Amino acid sequence: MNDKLRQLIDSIAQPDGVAASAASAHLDQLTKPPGSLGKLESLAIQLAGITGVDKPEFDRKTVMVMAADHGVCEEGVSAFPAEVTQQMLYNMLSGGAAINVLARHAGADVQVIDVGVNADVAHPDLVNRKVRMGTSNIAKGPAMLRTEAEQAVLAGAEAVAEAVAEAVKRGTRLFVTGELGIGNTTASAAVVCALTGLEPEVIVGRGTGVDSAGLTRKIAVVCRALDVNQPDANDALDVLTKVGGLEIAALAGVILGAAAHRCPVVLDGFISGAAALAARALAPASAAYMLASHASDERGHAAVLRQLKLEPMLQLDMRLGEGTGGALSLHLIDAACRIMREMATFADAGVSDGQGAAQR
Ligand SMILES: Cc1cc2ncn([C@H]3O[C@H](COP(=O)(O)O)[C@@H](O)[C@H]3O)c2cc1C
Ligand SMILES: O=C(O)c1cccnc1
Repeated sequence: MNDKLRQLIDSIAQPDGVAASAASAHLDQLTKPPGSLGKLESLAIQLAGITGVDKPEFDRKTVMVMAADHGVCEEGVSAFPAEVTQQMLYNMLSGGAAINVLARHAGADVQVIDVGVNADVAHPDLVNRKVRMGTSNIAKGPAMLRTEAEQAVLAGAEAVAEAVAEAVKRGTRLFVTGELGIGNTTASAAVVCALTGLEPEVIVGRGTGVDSAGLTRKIAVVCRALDVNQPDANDALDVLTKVGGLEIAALAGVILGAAAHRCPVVLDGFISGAAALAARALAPASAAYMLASHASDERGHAAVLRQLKLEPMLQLDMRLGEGTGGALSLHLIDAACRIMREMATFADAGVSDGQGAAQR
């Protein structure tokens, strides 16, 4: 493995148990029955453990949108043509995509990074980390070279490192995984099946909305990709190389980079879930830094979350990607942080505490 990638993986530490315990103790002193804020409380405790700060505050939140194209589009696996990736990229850079609206609404920035779009896209706000012009068709052979998969993972991790360095003066960062890439639900399904051994029939979904014939074709394409490439389930880089995508690899890098910097990383939907499985396989310690924002409507997402042992915060029947579910969940994360900082304790407010009240 590439030395830089090895160093990145080795630099991921366990969360801070002391800060998590302090957060838990503080929650029990607030003017409410113990545990009564439910998952908001476990969220606050996890965020304290991740950051090492009892009462964290995320004044910089960034949606990292990784964009790339997929050679497998020539198999007719998407309801939309491949050129929509670049068209949507311009839309996103102009602030008109769903993620721009939801990120603005949540007070987050959107960083758009080209790791493999099949065109020379130039825009002052686009970060160019292009590894190659899209992947090759996974139904016929490997998506990319192993060195390219490593380069894409590192591009994601380095984008996080740069954002963290820039934020030093301005407070703690939190990252949301986002993506853009027509055809990427097919590559993500192949990655999930290769890493988990689950069958394509239970993982492949309709993506942008293919009809029943399209779904049957998509399942056959994923079966062929696994058959032709024989990815090694015990080698996540091999899986990304053979059946993955450049943005999926880069998102695995975003997750590893966030974990290495003790930043929470909020997972969006199915594509982010595939990247998270790859990140966890590369660095098991990264799992503690992941939060699942929502349950996507894409067929395989529930199975991915079960594999990751994560419970989604929201269930809104969304199936868009871009980081949209992740952005919406930021409202809950901010709420959990404010509870920690702003609620009065029993002592502060002169409220009698429960005699032996326990968490139910
Ligand atoms: C207009 C438009 C905007 C999108 N924004 C995200 N996606 C999402 O859909 C694509 C994956 O679905 P599939 O595998 O079926 O192609 C990715 O671009 C993903 O980000 C979009 C798709 C479209 C059409
Ligand atoms: O769950 C997702 O992230 C998703 C689903 C369909 C299409 N694009 C993204």
